[in-house]
Order: sequence, then C-alpha cells, then structure tokens
Amino acid sequence: MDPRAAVASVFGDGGDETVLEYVAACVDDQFEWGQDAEDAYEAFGEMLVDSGCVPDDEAALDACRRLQRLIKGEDGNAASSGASNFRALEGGPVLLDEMNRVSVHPSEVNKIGKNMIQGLFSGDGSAEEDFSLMTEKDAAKIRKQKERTEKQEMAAFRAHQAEATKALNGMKVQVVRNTGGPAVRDLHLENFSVSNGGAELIENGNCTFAFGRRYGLVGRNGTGKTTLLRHLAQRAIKGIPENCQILHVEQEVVGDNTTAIDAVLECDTERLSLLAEEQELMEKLNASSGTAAVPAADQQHQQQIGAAAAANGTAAAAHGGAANGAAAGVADAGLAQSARLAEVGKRLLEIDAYGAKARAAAILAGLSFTSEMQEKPTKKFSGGWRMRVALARALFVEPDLLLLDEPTNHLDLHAVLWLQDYLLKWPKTLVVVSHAREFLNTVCTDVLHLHSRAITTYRGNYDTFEKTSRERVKNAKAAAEAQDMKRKHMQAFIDKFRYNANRAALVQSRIKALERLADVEVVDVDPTYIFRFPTPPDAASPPILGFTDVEFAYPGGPVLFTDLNFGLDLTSRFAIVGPNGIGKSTLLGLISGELEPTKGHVFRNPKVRLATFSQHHVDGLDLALSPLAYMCKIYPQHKEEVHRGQLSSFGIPADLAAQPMYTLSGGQKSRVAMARVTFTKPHLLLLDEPSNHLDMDAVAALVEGLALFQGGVLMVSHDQHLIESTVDELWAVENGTVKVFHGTFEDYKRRLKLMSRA
Ligand SMILES: Nc1ncnc2c1ncn2[C@@H]1O[C@H](COP(=O)(O)OP(=O)(O)OP(=O)(O)O)[C@@H](O)[C@H]1O
Ligand SMILES: Nc1ncnc2c1ncn2[C@@H]1O[C@H](COP(=O)(O)OP(=O)(O)OP(=O)(O)O)[C@@H](O)[C@H]1O
Repeated sequence: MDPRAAVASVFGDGGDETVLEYVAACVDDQFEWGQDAEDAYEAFGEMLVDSGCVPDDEAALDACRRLQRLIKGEDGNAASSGASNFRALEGGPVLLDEMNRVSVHPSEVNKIGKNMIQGLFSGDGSAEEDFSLMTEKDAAKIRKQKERTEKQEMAAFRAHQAEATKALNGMKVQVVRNTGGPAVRDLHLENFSVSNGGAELIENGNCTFAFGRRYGLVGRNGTGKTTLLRHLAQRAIKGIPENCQILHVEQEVVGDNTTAIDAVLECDTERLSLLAEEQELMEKLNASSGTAAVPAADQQHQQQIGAAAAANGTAAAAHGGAANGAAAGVADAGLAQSARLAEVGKRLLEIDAYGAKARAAAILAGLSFTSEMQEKPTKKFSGGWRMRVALARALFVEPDLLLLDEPTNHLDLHAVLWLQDYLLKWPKTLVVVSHAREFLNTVCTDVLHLHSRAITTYRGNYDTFEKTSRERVKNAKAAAEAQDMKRKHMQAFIDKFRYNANRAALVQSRIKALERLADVEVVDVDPTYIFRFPTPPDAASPPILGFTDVEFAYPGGPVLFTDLNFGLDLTSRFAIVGPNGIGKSTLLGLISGELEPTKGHVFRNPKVRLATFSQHHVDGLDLALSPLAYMCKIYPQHKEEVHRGQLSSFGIPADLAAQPMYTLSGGQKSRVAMARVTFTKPHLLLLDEPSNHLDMDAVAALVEGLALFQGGVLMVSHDQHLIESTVDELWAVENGTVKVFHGTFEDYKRRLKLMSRA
C-alpha cells in the first residue's frame, strides 16, 4: 500500500498533519525505518504520543504494527515493491574530507548519522558540489533525508509549543479569597531539583520565601530562572501548600473584544457572578413591585439595593397579608429574593466590589493606559501592551506569591517608576526576575542568586548582594590559598623528615592532620563574557545620513513627526528617549529605511551599511532551528566555522549553537539575534532596547563591545547604566519632534517624575 494511504488508514484525519507527513515519509524511507514495527515505534512512537495522534505508548506501538501490516502485508513481506520496503542499506566506502563533507558515499549516510547529513547541507553552499559525486537517486535520497529532519525538528517544536500552551492554560488568573483556612505565610522549599530538556539547572536547591518579602531572582542568562518560576507556578516543587495562590505573569492576554479594563476586572469571578446575581434579583423584585429597574452604578448602587430591597419587603409584606394562597407564594418568593439580595449586597461590600473598577483603572493608568485605551478591545493592542494588561491583571489579583519575569522589559520609564512604587507597597510575597539594577535596588528586600546549579539567598538589595557575593568569592579564594599553603607546608615537612626516626611521631601526626584538613568552599567564578561587534572593513565618507523636513504618519494614523531635520555621521552615539508610543522605534525605522517619510527627504549614503536590532528580530527567529543552522540558512554563502565564530562573539558557545532555539533562554535568543544582525559588519548600529533579557555581565560586555565598535550607535533604551556608559547625547522625542536633551539620564528621569506629578 502507498505509505500516505496507509498512514491515513491508520490515523484517519485526526492527527497532527506535520507529524503524519513525517511518519509517511519514514514509512517510505529506506534509511530510517529498520526491519519491523518495533523499529518504527522507536523512530517515531514518542512523537505520535506527544503530538496527540495516539493516546499512549501502547496505542503508538499498535499503530506501528498496523502500518507494518498494511505496507508489508500480514506475513511481513513487502506488499508493494520499491521504496516501501524496510530494508537497511548496503554499505559503501565512506570518504570524508577534513570537514566530513565532500566524499561521503551516499549509501553510507545512514551509518554516518543525521548530524553529519545536516553538515553536508549547511554552511558554505558547497553542498551542491557534493552531489556531483553522487548518483541522482542518492542525492534525492539525501535531500529527502534533510526534509525529513526538518519536519522532525518542526514536529518537536510544535510538540514543545503545545505542551507549553497546555501548561500556561492550566494557570488560572483569578482572584482567590481565603475561605477561612489558615493563611499562607512562609514557604520553605527543601532539597528540590529543577531540570529542563535534560539540562540539570538546580540540584538540591533550598530556599525560603518569607511572607511579605520581595525577592530578586538573579543569575546569568540560561541558568534557569524562568524555568524555576515555571516550576513554582506549576507546583512542580514539593513543599508548596495547596491553598497558596501562585501567579506567574508569562503570557500576554488574549486579543479579543474584551476591553482592557474588563480583561482585568473579569479575573474577579466572584465579583462578576455576584453582580450578575444582584442584577437578576433586582429585576425580579422590581418587576413584582412594579417599580422601574434600578441601573447598576457602583457606589450609589448600594443605597439603591437597600431601597429596592426595602420596597420589595413592604410589597411582599402587603402581599403576604392577602388571604389568597398564590399571592402568599409570590410574597414568600419576594421575601427570599430580598433576603438574598441583602446577602449579595453585603458580600459585594466585603469584597470591595464597587471599588474594584477604580482600582483596576488606577493600575492600568500606572502602566500608561489612558482612559480611552482602557476602554479599547484587547485585540487592538500590540503584544507589548497586551503583556501590560497581563501584568495589570496579576497586580489586581494579588496572589499569595507573585512571580514576575523581567517586567520592566515591556515598560517605558514612566511605567517602570510607577511599578517600582507599587511593588514597594506589595502586601504579600514577590519573586521577580530582573536584570535591571535600579529596579532591583529599589524593589527587593532580598536577592536569590542562581549560580552553579544552586540558590544562595542574600539579605538586602542588589548592590548589597553584589558587594557581599564579591566578598564571599574573595574570602573563599583567600581561604583556598591559605589552605593550599598549609597543605604544601605540611607536605614539605613530611617529605623532609619522612626517614628521620627522631621525628617519626611528628611526621605521623602531620600526615593525620593533612588527611583531616577540610576542603574549603570553592566558589565557581563565571567566565568573562566578550561581545565583539565586527569592525566594518570599508570606510564610508560623509555625508552619511540626513533628514530634511521629514514628516511621518502611519497610513490612517495621526502625524507622529513633523519637521525632522538632523544629520548623522559614523561617530554619532546617542540614545533616543521618550514615553511609550511616542515614536522612538518609528524614528529608528525612518533612519534605517524600513519606513519611508510621508513628506520630506531622507538621504542615506549608499555605501553605508546599517544594522537594526530589536525585539522584533528576537521574535522573528526560526525557533525550530539551532542558532548555527539558522545562521547558515540566512547567510548560506559563508562557512559554518564563520558562523560559529560570529555566534561565539556574542556568547553562544558551540553546544548552545547546536541546540534548537526554542530551548534557549530569553537572553540566549537575544544574542543570536544580535549575532545575526551584525554579521554584515555594519557602519551604523540601530539598537532598540538591546539590553532587554541580557544579564548584567552581558550588558557589561555589550557596553565594552560598543565602546570598541568602530562605527555609529543609535539606541532606544531605558537602561540607565547602558545609556550612561555608551552614548554622548540624549535625544528626547516630544511633541512630534526630536530635540537634544541637555542633561544626564538622571536629569531626564527627574524631569519625567516632575511631569507625572504635575
Ligand atoms: N532540550 C534542552 N537541552 C539542553 N538544554 C536545554 C534544553 N531545554 C532548555 N535547556 C536549557 O535550559 C536553560 C533554561 O533557561 P531559562 O530560560 O530558565 O534561563 P533564565 O535563567 O531564565 O535565562 P534568561 O536570563 O536568559 O532569561 C537554558 O540554558 C537552556 O539552554
Ligand atoms: N505599523 C504600524 N501601523 C500603525 N501604527 C503604528 C505602527 N507601528 C506603531 N504604530 C503606532 O505609532 C505610534 C508610535 O509607535 P512606536 O512603536 O514608534 O513608539 P515607541 O515610542 O517606540 O513605543 P515603545 O516605547 O512602546 O516601543 C504608536 O501609537 C503605535 O501604536
């Protein structure tokens, strides 16, 4: 039977299309599938289960057996001729060049393995030459193998995404009120381990989250901070009480017709259902008393409820006085409804239902949502703004343990300052992952340092942590050196007097002492990062770039800029600052040529190469590929070694370069994007929030890399340290234009604070 028909017959239409395509290709393949159904199960059974094509392993094995029967026939012999056989290939000579590329005999590809086959196709574009050594049929087989590998990678990526979505959907963002049980105070987590995709991230971890304290979780990119937050939120760590509500803000809210304010308010399901019940009761009572329905309106509402209930009580009493049985029934129902209405009203007051809207609006306003924006449907917002709605919901819900992962990445300076103040008054426990020193210093009472697969807790803010941990490393180093000296000294004594009978007793006691000498604490010191921005090999002479009377508006949108007149050269170093949505990224787009002015003219020297880095580039990575495969795909004319070198210039070592990108951490992905955009050796770097996701050592490396870079740098950032250490000038975007801000970033922050108070 034809493999696709066989797959369709076994799985019907229900399964994941990509996975089933892959299965059909495997069935059709002479390389991968061995001799029987068990081999097939080995090859793709797990994938069938993960993708939901079959419910469990047993069903997967059964499906493989059915496939085998359909293709090979009941007796196990091939039911059809040719490609559908399960044959292992005969061997031929394997002639590898120094890069395992050129003379691989295709009939041996199965022995060489998948990675090498990928090597054949990746890199320097010479793969096609290799085909000259092969027959057309063998080349086609290798191509097919490559396609299959890609499909397999895509299927693994999809399965990963499905799992992640399932986990996220399982986390309810909902106000939970204590129903009388003991309140959750401190959390003590002991001897726990955390791993991700086989990578052991924490071993025998211990930490305590004391109620009311605010913990900054810090550590280098990829050490496992996000993974730890996910484990906490999914209660995958022992020791978390059942009644402890944990909320991890990880995903933006869904974009639909719900307004921003309702998206926040709807988390309080008790409030919503009480309000709905109240409305229903009032309508019933009003109908039976003959009065008009009372409109539901926050504060006055309560008095109206009271009035309606009283009116109905009187009406019910009057009705109750009537001798007629039916009327008495109606009166009883009215009384019950009135009583329930009073109960509902009381509970609504208890949970501050009428203040909820004002509270939600204040949170949204703090996160820079204007009143009009609060009433806009969430589908009209960009991802960044929907992320803010998610943050607003979490602050509104106020869980026992709030987990925030780099919250400042989504916010402008104004909103960061507001969030800092808000969190300072946070009444419960907070764990926040951040690489922003100022934010951590302001918000945190304690720092958790994830390092060498262990967590160490430090009392105090980030600066205190840094000082203490530096001292700890220094002391540990001094202790280790002293111990080493002592050891050497003892050993020298032993060696010297080993054969001296007069000193035998002393030597013996030294030997014992040496054995007893305890090991001192060894503190691993992180290797130093280096970010190397390639130097452009060619120079471009002025003029470099100039704006003349530029005006810009997005189609159908308001005019964002008018009369932009400025020039740039290759020594320009400035940061564009301004509130969210004012047009900073748009300005970078106009400079890079990604956007065209609606009026005026932008001159760009055609010899100048520009590179733009933005979150958009990080989001645009092909996550199913490894960084190396991705670079080879984008720049196929260069050799793999060149790409490896470029990736390592941004702190992506060989092992990470080979991992699929969906397994990389946020900071690791940022570096891949940076390696990609700077590969062309640009003269001008346009960087939109380049330090987002990077750990502090990486930001320091970025600062150093930019200092050594032989070209112009224009950045949009709210990272004070980065700005102060890399640029000469601040350009403030205000009132549809850009002006040099004469002052430091600190001055700019002060001005913003004054403006927000005014
Ligand atoms: N399948 C896998 N194989 C190997 N390593 C994996 C796999 N999946 C995830 N990892 C590793 O697990 C780690 C998870 O990182 P995580 O996102 O938790 O780090 P992080 O500390 O939050 O980083 P960042 O500061 O960049 O956000 C990464 O180092 C990643 O490379
Ligand atoms: N492609 C687009 N089409 C229409 N409007 C857009 C588009 N991109 C941005 N805008 C709007 O243009 C305005 C300026 O956006 P821009 O992203 O340049 O601001 P920003 O200052 O960089 O904001 P942020 O600090 O949030 O990144 C915003 O009101 C935004 O909604």
